[in-house]
Amino acid sequence: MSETTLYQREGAYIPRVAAVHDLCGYGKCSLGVAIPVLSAAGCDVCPVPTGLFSSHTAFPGWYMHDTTDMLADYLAAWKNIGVEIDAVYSGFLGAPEQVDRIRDLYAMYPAALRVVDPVMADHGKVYPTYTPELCDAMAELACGADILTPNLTEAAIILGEPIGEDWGGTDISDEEAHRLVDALVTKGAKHVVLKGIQREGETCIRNFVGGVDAETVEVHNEYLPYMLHGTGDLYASCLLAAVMAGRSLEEAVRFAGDFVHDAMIVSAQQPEFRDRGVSFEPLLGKVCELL
Ligand SMILES: Nc1ncnc2c1ncn2[C@@H]1O[C@H](COP(=O)(O)OP(=O)(O)O)[C@@H](O)[C@H]1O
Ligand SMILES: Cc1ncc(COP(=O)(O)O)c(C=O)c1O
Repeated sequence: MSETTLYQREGAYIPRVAAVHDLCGYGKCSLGVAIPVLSAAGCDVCPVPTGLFSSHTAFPGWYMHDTTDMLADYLAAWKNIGVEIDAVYSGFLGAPEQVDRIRDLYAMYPAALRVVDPVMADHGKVYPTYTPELCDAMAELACGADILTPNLTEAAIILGEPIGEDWGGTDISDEEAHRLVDALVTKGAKHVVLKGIQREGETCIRNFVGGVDAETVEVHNEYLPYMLHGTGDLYASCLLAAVMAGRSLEEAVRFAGDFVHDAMIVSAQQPEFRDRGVSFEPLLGKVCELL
């Protein structure tokens, strides 16, 4: 696994990443994370906004503007001016038709790396804006990823396994984590990073990374006893930042886990930190050091 390098960075070339995520006005997540993190890794981030939110959906009374209807014209305009893209990185989506637009991007840029963070659920619960049709479309998209980064609930949804009342939690064995990674690879994902395995009584949080022709390895960090919104987006953005800097997938997984851990400590020093989303701005220099 340590040898797997998914992007070869050539000299002074600035890779271009299409970031297909929502934009949140308040509560740091999605594009608010992807743009600064990937830019610090020397990438040109080209946003494809899947929705405009007043805040992330953990706040009450959020306002959302659905961008689905404009995306086909938005991407057609890119085609007309000859935009080149090296990676398509998708996350939070607003409607199943947005999966079709991501497939349009794959067709426009067949050589681009396909990174799918299948944001749709956590801790056995589907996010409030996700319909069953959107979950099905996301599950199909996930199976075509070069890099797929599900949490355990998302892995279960993609595999058609039960969540909800039957949900087993994050305390799963190494064998079960290996089974899930293998099953996702069998379904078509080339590399899988299974996130957030946290066992009762343990002080670490584990991620498992595996893929086609690669043995699955575990990478862990100290577990911090609180949760924040946006850490999944920060994790995937840091992972891709390291990959686009030419690091191996295992190095990228270590970098992302360390960065999110450190950002969670920075976040806890901010007022009302449990609501506002993850804070990482003072740490962006660490991303620049990837180059
Ligand atoms: N409490 C925590 N302590 C340390 N690291 C964490 C913690 N929560 C999340 N992380 C890191 O961030 C990664 C993404 O986790 P999470 O935010 O739960 O993803 P998602 O939002 O997709 O469920 C984890 O796999 C882990 O590496
Ligand atoms: C609008 C929106 N985008 C993205 C996310 C993803 O957040 P996370 O990185 O915690 O999975 C959330 C979760 O609250 C959200 O509400």
